[in-house]
Amino acid sequence: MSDKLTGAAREDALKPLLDNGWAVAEGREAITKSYKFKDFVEAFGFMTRAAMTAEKMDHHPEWSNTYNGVEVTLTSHDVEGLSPRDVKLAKAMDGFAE
Ligand SMILES: C[C@H](O)[C@H](O)[C@H]1CNC2=NC(N)=NC(=O)C2=N1
Repeated sequence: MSDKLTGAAREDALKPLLDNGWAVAEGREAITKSYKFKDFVEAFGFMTRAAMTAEKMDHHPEWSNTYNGVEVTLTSHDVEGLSPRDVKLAKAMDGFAE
């Protein structure tokens, strides 16, 4: 069964993320966030922790890093949209960035 988020469930799930710096991507079913850290070591530490969680979840981000910045896009390829896995990974990433 598809776990694609739609309708009110999608709105409810996204609300806390949109209040915390995430945005719905332009023209695609995805969420994005730009993180800024003190320096490259902090940024890469964040990516390392997020990568371990992503691998455990078998749910992987699209991302890029430039010095102290990390640009993240989350989507669920298997449902061609957003799923609770994106929400879970987004919240974990926000926790690692604190
Ligand atoms: C075979 C493997 O489980 C799948 O390809 C996983 C891997 N990581 C994934 N990551 C994301 N973001 N979406 C997926 O649908 C997905 N599928």
